[in-house]
Amino acid sequence: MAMRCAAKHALVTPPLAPGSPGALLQGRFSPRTPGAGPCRAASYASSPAAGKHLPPLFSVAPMMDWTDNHYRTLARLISRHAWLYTEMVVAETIVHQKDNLDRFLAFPEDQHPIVLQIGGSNLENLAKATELANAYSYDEINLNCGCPSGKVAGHGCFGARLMFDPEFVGDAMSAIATNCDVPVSVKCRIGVDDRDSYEELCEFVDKVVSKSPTRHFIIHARKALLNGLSPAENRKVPSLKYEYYFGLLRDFPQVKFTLNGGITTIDQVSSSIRHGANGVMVGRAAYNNPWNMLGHVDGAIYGKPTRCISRRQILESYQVYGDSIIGQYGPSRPNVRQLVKFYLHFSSLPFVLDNG
Ligand SMILES: Cc1cc2nc3c(=O)[nH]c(=O)nc-3n(C[C@H](O)[C@H](O)[C@H](O)COP(=O)(O)O)c2cc1C
Repeated sequence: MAMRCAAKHALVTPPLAPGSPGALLQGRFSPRTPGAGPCRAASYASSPAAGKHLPPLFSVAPMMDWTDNHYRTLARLISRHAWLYTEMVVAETIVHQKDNLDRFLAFPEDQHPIVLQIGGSNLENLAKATELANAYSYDEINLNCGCPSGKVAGHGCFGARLMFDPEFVGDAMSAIATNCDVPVSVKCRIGVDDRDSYEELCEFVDKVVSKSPTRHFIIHARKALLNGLSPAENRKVPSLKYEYYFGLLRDFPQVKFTLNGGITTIDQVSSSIRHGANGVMVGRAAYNNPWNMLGHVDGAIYGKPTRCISRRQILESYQVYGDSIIGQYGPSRPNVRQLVKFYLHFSSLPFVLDNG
């Protein structure tokens, strides 16, 4: 396909509009549509999921051990429209556990819209895993091209390491798309090690788009360093370069890009969307402070403050989910601690919470 490769274009960095997320975006990107309204649902009108759900203007990032069924249940109680991502499930796990798939892939119906993230670097297993997962009716299948952990990008040769081989990622995405009925997407970094120029990022996107039906990328706006940094360090040491993200928006107008990395407030989410972002994905802040982040999504981002959570509903769901997870994992599991803290916080509130 004729994709306009951005490699030839220099980055333009005009100043931000007043009131824009200056601290967040450090005044380095080019606002594509300044002043655009908060809801850009029209951008996703061509997506097959568009009819069923509001577009992924806001999503909660895939987070291993954190965005499990329990956390997602909590998140869905707070926001009806946020897109939720699963933890990464490795393709080989799905293939080898095909008689035990519910354990890895089942989710309650009300978690839609929900995206399954898979990881792997074996084409056959990625294809088979997608075929098996297709029966679970996820709304999108996403391939992890951003995880820097030694087990994944080191021995496993997948995650962020895949960014070294755009050709393979194109083939993998084509195999994934062939084996499912929903849109496919890639979550990646802006680069890996010294393969970190804007031109190389464009080559990656260009190759994947030209070899597969992938039209949605989630861009974690920092590079991954595979030289010994821990995964946690890899989420804070490499600097955020939002200008790469806004460059992609400008240079690949037929592709949707979701911005990820370092976003901690709902104002930053709104501001990014006002400045042209197709969508924003939040990880740690949505987990560590679910109400502050997710509690405003339906109203502030979607303009549909339809969710209304009463103290009674929270307590009831705590009885259903809280007890069972504590029984299952014990109270030391971090997400359980977080969840319990959150429920207790709610249960002490003397009024009905209205997500408007
Ligand atoms: C505990 C934890 C686990 C993570 N696991 C995954 C994962 O399974 N797949 C993935 O693509 N990213 C994973 N990430 C990265 C997040 O999806 C996200 O890209 C990163 O945290 C940056 O976003 P933030 O600054 O909003 O947290 C993980 C992050 C954390 C904190």
